Amino acid sequence: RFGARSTLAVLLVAVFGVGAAAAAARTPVPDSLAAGLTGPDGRTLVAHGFNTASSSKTVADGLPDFTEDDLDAEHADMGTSFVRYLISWRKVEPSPGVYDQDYLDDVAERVRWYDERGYSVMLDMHQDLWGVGITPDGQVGNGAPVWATYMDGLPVEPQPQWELYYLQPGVIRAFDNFWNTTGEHPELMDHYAGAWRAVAERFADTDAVVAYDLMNEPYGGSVQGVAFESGPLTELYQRSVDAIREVDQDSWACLEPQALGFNWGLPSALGHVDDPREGDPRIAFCPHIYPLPMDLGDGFSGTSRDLVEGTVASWRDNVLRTSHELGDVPVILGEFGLDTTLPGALDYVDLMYDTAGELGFGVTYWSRDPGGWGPYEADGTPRNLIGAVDRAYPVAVAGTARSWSWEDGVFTLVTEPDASASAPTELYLPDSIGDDVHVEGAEILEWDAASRILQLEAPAGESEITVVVSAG
Ligand SMILES: CN(C)c1ccc(C(=O)NC[C@H]2N[C@H](CO)[C@@H](O)[C@@H]2O)cc1
Repeated sequence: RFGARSTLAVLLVAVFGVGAAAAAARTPVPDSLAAGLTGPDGRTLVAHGFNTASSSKTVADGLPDFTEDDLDAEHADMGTSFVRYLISWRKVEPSPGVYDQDYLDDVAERVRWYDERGYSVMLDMHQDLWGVGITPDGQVGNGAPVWATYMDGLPVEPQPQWELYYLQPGVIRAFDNFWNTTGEHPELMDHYAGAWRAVAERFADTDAVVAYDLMNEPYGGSVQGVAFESGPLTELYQRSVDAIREVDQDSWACLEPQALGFNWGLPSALGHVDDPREGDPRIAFCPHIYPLPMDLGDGFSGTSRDLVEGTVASWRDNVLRTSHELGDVPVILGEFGLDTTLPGALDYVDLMYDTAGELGFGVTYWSRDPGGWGPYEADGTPRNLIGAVDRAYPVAVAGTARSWSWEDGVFTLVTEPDASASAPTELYLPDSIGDDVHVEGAEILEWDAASRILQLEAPAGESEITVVVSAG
């Protein structure tokens, strides 16, 4: 059971866990930390939804195996209102400087599905292991187009675990050429920023598209850590934001740290990215978390649970630190997930949603795909995850959303109301709270037990209020 990966896990967390424990008390949540993204009507949007979907990664049309009926089921079962929707550079720019509007039309059709149901969309320029071109079958990597894949003849040998492909010479070289570490391909990062410009130009006037996740789980190839994040990664983000702002002034740009390390509780050295838009910057920080000890085989139980909790504590402090360094920007936990058949799995899911609510982070679970990590079986049968994701949360807040909690059937929201907001605060309340609700700290404008949406009006003249909602 203790393979190389697990041994690494224990070493990392032992070093880290001790470090976290020895460190001063938990990093306090700065008052200035913005929670949630400002939506088109000025309210604060809190992401609650899924990654949709891994099934799109290597298929020819780049579209997820996902229908409107699937979305209706998700909305009815869990009240989600946000999606991290996977798109790919290979489909946006199938040849250098040529942008595929038919693909963007296909994406726009699915954005319409979400829009018609009141969802907000974050488009995720997804990659894993660089792109489909790293292996002849095109089934291992995803993201980058073949024309941008320069492995310079270096090998990519089959690996027993997908993550190990990141250590293959050909994959490292593909990334080194993209980041121009080799000095051979200064053009590729500009092509990437140009692809984002094309996407933003297509969706700039689509209010439902509120954010762009600039690169999924960036990897520096032969350059790692501080040199990568503070160097080429920050540079790529700056070029992409500048390109997006040529055509879209209002969508948020979501920045991810390098996955290697940060996903496991290590810190980030991501540098500041300027936003040239008029008014407040719209830059967010969108990390992932995948505690290595979870792979020890004991899930979230016993020693593994202790180690995972140590990872989450370190991760929490690292997120707050980087959010502050980026300008106290809002945070969306873009990915977390696990095999929900593992011992204690749903306790871990609760821990992550509780942590996110305490800190004012949005969450998109990995992933919407059917099977052992997701909410449904392949035949659509609901899975245990549904009960853990179907929880109360603030859908949109007329003001700032500082923190929230959902515990023992009671929902609590701490918010700084904005009386000038164009629409009221809206909460989602799961069936488990019942059809009648009791509210303290605000007035009920409307309660729709069918849609599970509660609209509230804050008392006038209060700088910060605490709203408590319980069964009526
Ligand atoms: C060695 N490197 C660079 C590495 C290792 C492991 C992951 C990972 O597990 N990622 C977690 C999940 N995220 C992707 C989709 O974004 C999923 O395929 C992974 O399960 C990422 C990078």
